[in-house]
Amino acid sequence: MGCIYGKPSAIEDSRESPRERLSSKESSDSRVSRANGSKREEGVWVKDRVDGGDARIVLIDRKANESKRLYDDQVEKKKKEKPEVVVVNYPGMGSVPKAMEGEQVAAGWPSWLAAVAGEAIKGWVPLRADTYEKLDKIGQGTYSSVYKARDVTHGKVVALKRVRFDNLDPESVRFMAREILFLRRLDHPNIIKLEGLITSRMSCSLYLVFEYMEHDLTGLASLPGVKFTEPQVKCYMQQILSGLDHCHSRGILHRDIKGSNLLIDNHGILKIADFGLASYFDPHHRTPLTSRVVTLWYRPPELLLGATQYGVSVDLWSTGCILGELYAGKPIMPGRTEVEQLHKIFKLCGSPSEDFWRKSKLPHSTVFKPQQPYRRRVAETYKDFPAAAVGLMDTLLSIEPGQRGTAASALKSEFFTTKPLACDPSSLPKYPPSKEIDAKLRDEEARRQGVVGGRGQRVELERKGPKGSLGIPAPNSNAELPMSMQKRPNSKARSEMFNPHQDEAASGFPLDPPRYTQALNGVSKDFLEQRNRVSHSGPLVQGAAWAKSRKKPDDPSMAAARADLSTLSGLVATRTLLSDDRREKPGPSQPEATNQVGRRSGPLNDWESSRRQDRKHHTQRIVGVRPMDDGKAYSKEPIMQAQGSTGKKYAFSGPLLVQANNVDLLLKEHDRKIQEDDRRARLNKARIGKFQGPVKQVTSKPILVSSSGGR
Ligand SMILES: Nc1ncnc2c1ncn2[C@@H]1O[C@H](COP(=O)(O)OP(=O)(O)OP(=O)(O)O)[C@@H](O)[C@H]1O
Repeated sequence: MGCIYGKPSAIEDSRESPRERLSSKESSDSRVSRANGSKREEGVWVKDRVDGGDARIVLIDRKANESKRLYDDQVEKKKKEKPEVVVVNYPGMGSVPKAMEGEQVAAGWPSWLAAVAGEAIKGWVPLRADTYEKLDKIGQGTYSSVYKARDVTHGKVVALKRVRFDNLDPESVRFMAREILFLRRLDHPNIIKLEGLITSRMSCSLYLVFEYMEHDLTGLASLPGVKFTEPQVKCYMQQILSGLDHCHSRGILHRDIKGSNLLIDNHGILKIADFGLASYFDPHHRTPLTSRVVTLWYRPPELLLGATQYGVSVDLWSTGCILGELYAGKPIMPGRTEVEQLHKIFKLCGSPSEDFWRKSKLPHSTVFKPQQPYRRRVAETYKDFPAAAVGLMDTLLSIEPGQRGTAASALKSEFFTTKPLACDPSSLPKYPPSKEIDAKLRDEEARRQGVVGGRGQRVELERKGPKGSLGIPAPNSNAELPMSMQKRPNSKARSEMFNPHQDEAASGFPLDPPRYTQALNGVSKDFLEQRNRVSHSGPLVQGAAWAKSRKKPDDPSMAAARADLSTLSGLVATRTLLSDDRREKPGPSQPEATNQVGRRSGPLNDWESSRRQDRKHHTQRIVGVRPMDDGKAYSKEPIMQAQGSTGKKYAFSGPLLVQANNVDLLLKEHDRKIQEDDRRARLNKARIGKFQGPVKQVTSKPILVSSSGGR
């Protein structure tokens, strides 16, 4: 019985590479496999040459480093016999045994899915597109379009998330399937439920069918006049933490907790959604994970400092930010760049202790360690908040990850045991539709009409008082992605692949332009105009209309915008951390500044996310990035160049690494430049206001400059 071994898939979870723990025999087979030009690239799967079936390599005994080749049913049996059995990368994204793959195709699954991600669809049959009637478009993510639809048989309203991927590319399919697997492993009232998948043997697209949720926390909080009471805040927090506790107890980190990923239904039930950035983790065997995850405003300091060994604490930090936001009515640390984000964190939470710097050995420590420590000011800053809330914030926003506790311990904290207690979800008020997308459209409409009372005005109010509305959409954790797509040499082919109209046609759904499509088209056009005209006006003077503008792949101004902050901040970094160890390498060369919600050129937000990188191996090809064992990407090139809108070449860099030794000076200078830019934006705004009426959220004079430093 011969086997073929290969290196781990680029999309596998970022656990230690199984190949490194396999025997030399296996390793040599791996070489054979490559020499044979085998397409099987996962280390955990082996092909049985006798019957053509696949089995996975399972680590039976960590101490003895003993691994065995087992079929899925054998794995289950083994796990029962020996609870300590560790399945490397389990659940793998590899194919199921050939026989099962055939069964899956016979059951109606497309072969491109069954062949590479059989695990994700195991035991399910595909749902048919004609069972659903599409109603409205309700969400637009980087990798998805979400629709409200009705199951015509039962009348049930559902959300259909059409995920974008390249069905001809196994890596892309596997990565997409990862989200499905996470969702299938989770089963909790505060986790979004995946009800099924729509596709067909002939289809090249896939829809995830979810229970329908009327609101998301960002959208809800953006509703004019909405202000949560303490029992309401507790009720939402309790649900977030319960959902997280479930994820963590199943070894899953969410890694993108933010308001727009917290969906709420009309009964007040909150559910954590969007597991596209999720990852498995093993608390006992810390294995390297990417640091380039979590949306900037919610990203913990250790990730900003480049940590690759982390656990539940990253989600707890984000939850602490949400708690603060629910009381403050606005994001508590809306940084525009990674540097600024870290600075905001230090200013609020204090800088890490000497002990922390010494022990943690985080990659960017030497660069970011302030000469003078920052004092912690959480209690002082939020002295108006209820004491128990500040207590919990203080824990969740601990600089040292280990001190953040767990979701379970947070649920037992005084915050939930002191009066007023959390209200019952069913007693929460019923709200009108309030998706982030609704807020965006409302805002856009107000902006277009120059109507007083639009979001721009509300935002102004928020600036004045601490108890304004939340609801400012956070930047995404993958803002540079569109840019990468734009730079792909084969971008035409790609955009054709992702052409929504083609996708629609291929999906089996009728081509009904949903109500929102037109509105969104309008928004998009305006986004482009805005971006070309605007504006570094900062998150608080931007409306929700910016929410997804960063996601437009074909906007050439994005390149300029991103390149610009490098110039602006004077923080053009050179990648210096390309170590050779098997830790995950820093992300691919990336724009210094990314396009982000409500900012001129946005934070250095994630190029990041493993998900995005993994899915976008196309990007890797372009910038010479190779996948790591754990599926993340790194670049051998210290700097990449891209063409800006002016045709000028911009140098982009990876994680923010600066040559300065004095981080205080650096941060000050950075802040000064951002403030200066804000001032200019305001001046422009005032000037334009004289001509165009009183309510304008954006400036119309372009202040983006090229990297030649024309500011
Ligand atoms: N089950 C659901 N019910 C109602 N709306 C939903 C549902 N799932 C997602 N949405 C809406 O669609 C939006 C995008 O969904 P999601 O975040 O899962 O996609 P994504 O492509 O991963 O987005 P992102 O780029 O923000 O990560 C959400 O912000 C939400 O408003």
